[in-house]
Amino acid sequence: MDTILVVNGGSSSVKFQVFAVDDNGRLRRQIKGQMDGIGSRPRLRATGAAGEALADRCYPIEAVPDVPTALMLASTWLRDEHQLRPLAVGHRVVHGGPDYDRPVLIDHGVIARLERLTALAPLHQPHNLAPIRTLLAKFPALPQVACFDTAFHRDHDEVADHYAIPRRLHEEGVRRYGFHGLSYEYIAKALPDVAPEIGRARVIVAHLGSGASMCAIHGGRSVESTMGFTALDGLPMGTRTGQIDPGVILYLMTAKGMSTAEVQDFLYRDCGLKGLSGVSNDMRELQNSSDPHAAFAVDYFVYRVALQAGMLAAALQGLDGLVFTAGIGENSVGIRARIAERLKWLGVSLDPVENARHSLRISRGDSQIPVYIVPTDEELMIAQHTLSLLWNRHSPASLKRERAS
Ligand SMILES: Nc1ncnc2c1ncn2[C@@H]1O[C@H](COP(=O)(O)OP(=O)(O)O)[C@@H](O)[C@H]1O
Ligand SMILES: CC(=O)OP(=O)(O)O
Ligand SMILES: [Mg+2]
Repeated sequence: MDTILVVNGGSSSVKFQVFAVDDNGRLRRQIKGQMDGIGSRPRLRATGAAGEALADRCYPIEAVPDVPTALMLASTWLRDEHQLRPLAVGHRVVHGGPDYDRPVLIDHGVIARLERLTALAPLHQPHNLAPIRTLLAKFPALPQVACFDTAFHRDHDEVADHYAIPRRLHEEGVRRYGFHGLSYEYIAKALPDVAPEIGRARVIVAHLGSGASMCAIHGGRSVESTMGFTALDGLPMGTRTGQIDPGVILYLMTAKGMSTAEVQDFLYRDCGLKGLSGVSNDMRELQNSSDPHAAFAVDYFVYRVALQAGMLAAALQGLDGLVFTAGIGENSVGIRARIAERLKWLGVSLDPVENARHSLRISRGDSQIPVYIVPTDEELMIAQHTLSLLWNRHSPASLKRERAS
């Protein structure tokens, strides 16, 4: 059976899927897995084509301290339990920089260009590139495709992508890219089918996970994102600050004598929900904690999501729909309810029963703004891009011949 393996390294999770490819280019999911809770409660789960459990293992926190360990454990599980020989591997690569506005077939030159962006995505880019490098060294003939979080945002109006800095810096790439684009692209494509009433309209999609951002989408295209040059901007995240006055960074360097590396580590790893609560970066742990600082971190998160939703509604010049997705957005009844409550003024009104059921449409029948939960599927988007890029270059038959040789 021909398969495509997809690898998605996030900030607190490693997700992977295996898709079977038939001769007509249709993809069928065979395996869906993830190691999440890295740094809090690591757990490897995988399901098969019919949703049956293939693995469910918990690990002590010190056994999976970081994303590379999670990648290693997930790939060992895949190798030992399923003797995969994929036709191609698709990877999520968080930063595509100014060079890449669409998926690309990987070679050494591509890797070198993407490596230069590591400082702009230190929590992701190294872990996205490490498995690519390993596979390229071991299986040089195996096609690998990089799919970028930044690509979906590339046709923003110019005014949305600038900072108020001299133009020459914009020209060299200091601009607002936006991230989580594979997730938003999946949702933009799915909406006309799953939520036709808002499918082509003005929609805010709230991708609330360990990394969190929101995207203003109109007619299926990204108009604005809460994230910018890096995935630090916008909403507070598990360990990242979100929007912060750059004056704070100057203060850390001048008054506190922090080095560039220390400031980078601080902003990416010690702040956000973790820094505010002193308890955890994981929303589940905060919601289960009786510590008042944990409650404050949750309050802050809700406040900032609602605040920035107002900004995106302004970018869209009005609002027709709201969509929740990703770990928190798909699973937390309480956070969704609290965000919706703060967006009442925009015409949002949740149905508490449908919200508690995690239904597809969770707003009241008479809510001015329909609200949906759409589980994201970045891996399916990556598999589709990988397959279409391959098929543009090779016929299915020639791919099979190459693989057999
Ligand atoms: N039932 C739940 N209630 C609240 N938060 C949840 C729930 N399930 C998952 N989450 C949160 O989702 C986040 C992880 O989301 P995810 O989209 O998988 O992140 P990433 O891809 O950035 O690693 C964590 O903060 C986790 O606590
Ligand atoms: C860009 C980003 O923040 O990704 P993730 O949510 O997977 O950490
Ligand atoms: Mg993610």
